[in-house]
Amino acid sequence: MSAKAEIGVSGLATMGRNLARNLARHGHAVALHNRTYQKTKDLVDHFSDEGTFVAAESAQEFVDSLERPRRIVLMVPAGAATDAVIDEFTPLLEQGDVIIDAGNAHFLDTRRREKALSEKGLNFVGMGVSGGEEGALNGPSIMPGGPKEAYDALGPLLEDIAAKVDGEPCCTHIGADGAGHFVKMVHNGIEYADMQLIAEAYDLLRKGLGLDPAAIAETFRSWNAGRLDSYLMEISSEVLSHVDADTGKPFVDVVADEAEQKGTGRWTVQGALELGVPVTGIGEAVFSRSLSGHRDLRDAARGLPGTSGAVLEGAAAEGFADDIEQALYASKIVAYAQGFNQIQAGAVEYDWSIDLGAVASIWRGGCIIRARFLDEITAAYRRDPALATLLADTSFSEALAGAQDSWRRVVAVAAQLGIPAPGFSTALSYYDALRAERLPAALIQGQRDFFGAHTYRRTDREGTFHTLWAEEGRPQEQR
Ligand SMILES: NC(=O)C1=CN([C@@H]2O[C@H](COP(=O)(O)OP(=O)(O)OC[C@H]3O[C@@H](n4cnc5c(N)ncnc54)[C@H](OP(=O)(O)O)[C@@H]3O)[C@@H](O)[C@H]2O)C=CC1
Ligand SMILES: O=C(CO)[C@H](O)[C@H](O)COP(=O)(O)O
Repeated sequence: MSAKAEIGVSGLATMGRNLARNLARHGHAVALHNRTYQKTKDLVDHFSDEGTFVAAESAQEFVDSLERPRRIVLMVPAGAATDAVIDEFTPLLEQGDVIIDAGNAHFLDTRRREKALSEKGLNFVGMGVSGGEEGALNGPSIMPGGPKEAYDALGPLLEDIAAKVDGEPCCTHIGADGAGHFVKMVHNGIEYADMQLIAEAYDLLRKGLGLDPAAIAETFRSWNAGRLDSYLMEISSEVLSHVDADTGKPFVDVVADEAEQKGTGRWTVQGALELGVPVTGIGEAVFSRSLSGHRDLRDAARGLPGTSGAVLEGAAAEGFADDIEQALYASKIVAYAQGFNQIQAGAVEYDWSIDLGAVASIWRGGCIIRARFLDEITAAYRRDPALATLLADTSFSEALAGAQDSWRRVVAVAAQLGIPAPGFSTALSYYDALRAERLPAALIQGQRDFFGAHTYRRTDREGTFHTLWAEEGRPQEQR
C-alpha cells in the first residue's frame, strides 16, 4: 500500500460517513471501513472529489492503511455493536494506537472499555459528538473524554473539524475516561427537555389560542429572532410550516403522535436518580415520550371527562402568546440548570475535573441544543465556576423574575383548559420548591419516623431524634 491515512472511520452510516467527509474536506487522508462494504464503496463513489479516502474491505486492510500511532474513530450503535467492533480491531492494533468511540455510548461502558484497553497498551477515547447529519459534515460539537495525553495528540485534528463560534472550536477535553460520554448523555437529556418544552408551547398555541401550524411556525420564527434563538426553535418552525406532499395537510397532522427514543434521555434520568440530582424537566420529557407511545393506555382513557376543546377568546387570549414565550424561556433555564447540576454531581462522583463554562461554550455551536442563551450560561460559569445553580446567577434570576407572572398564568390556563404541560409545570414547581422558605418534607420526615422509626433532625437542636409515637409522643435523641 502506498500513502497511509492519517485517521480511520469505521461505521459509515449517517454520522460516520459525514464525519469522514468532514475530515477529508479539511485535508486529512481518511481510511474507511464498514461492516458491509457497499457503504464504503458508495462513499468513495460519490465523494472522492472531496479529499483523500482509502477504502478498506477488511479490518486488517483498514488497520494496515493507517499511519502509526493509528487513530480509529468508531461510529456504530452503542452497546454490543461497539464491543463487537472493538473486539475485531483490538488484536490487530499495537501499543499506543488510539480507538475513539464517537457513538452515543453509556459512560460506564466507556470507563470499562478504557480500563480494559489500557491494560493492552491501547488508548481509548470516549467522545460525544452532536450535530446530527449536518453537524457531522459541516462542524459538530465534540466532547472527548479519555486520557489528557490522548487529547494532546488528537485535539488539533478534532478542533479542525469542529464547529467554530467567535473563532473558538466547539471541542474541548472534557475529562478522564467516561467524562465525554457523560456530558454528551446530559446534552441529550437537555435536548429531550428542550424539545418537550417547545412541543408544549406549540400545543398551547394550537389548542389554547386556536392557531394553525403555519401561524405557530411564524410565531416561533419571531421568537427565534430574540432570546429564544436556538437550532431546535428554528427547526421546529421548519417542521410546522412543512406541508405533506401526499395529502396537502400540515406535516405535523399526518405524523403519528408517538415520540420514540433511542435511550440517552432515559440514561440521563437513570444516572440522575443514582446521583440524587432532581432533573425533573428531563424526567418529564422522557416520560412524556413514553406516555405518547402508550396507545393502550391512551385508548383506554380517551373520552374521560375533562375540559379539553375550549379556546381562549377576547381579553383572555390577549397577550397569551407572549406569556407562553416567557414560560418557555423560564422553563428552559430550569432544564439547563438541572442538566448542569447533573454534570457537577457526576464530576464529583466519578472524580472528573469538568469546566462547566467550557462545556457551555462548546455547546454554543454545532450541536443540537445550540442556542443564543448558552452565551449567558458560559458567562455565568466563567464568573463563578462553582455556581450552585444557574437560577441564582443574576442574568437568569432577573429573567425568571420577569417571566414568573406569565409562567404561572400559562401553567394555570393549561390546567383549566385540560392541555397537558408537564414540562412547564414541573419547571415552575422546581423554581417554587427551590425558593421556598419551608418545604413539606418536614411532614414526610414525621411520617417516616412514625411508621419506621427512621429518625429526623430538628431545626432548633443538633442531633438525630425519634419520637415515641405510641407512648407519650416525646422526642428522644438517638446516638
Ligand atoms: N444519527 C444521529 O443524529 C446521531 C447519532 N449518534 C450516534 O452515532 C452512532 C452512529 O449513528 P448513525 O450514524 O445514526 O448510525 P447507526 O447507529 O444506525 O449505526 C449504523 C452503522 O453501524 C454499523 N453497525 C451496526 N451494528 C454493527 C455491528 N454489530 N458490527 C459492526 N458494525 C455495525 C452499521 O454497519 P452496516 O452498514 O454493516 O449495517 C452502520 O455503519 C450511534 O452510536 C449514534 O447513537 C450521535 C449523534 C447524532
Ligand atoms: O445524539 C443525538 C443528537 O445529539 C441523536 O440525534 C440522538 O440519539 C437522538 O436521540 P433519540 O433518538 O433518543 O431522540
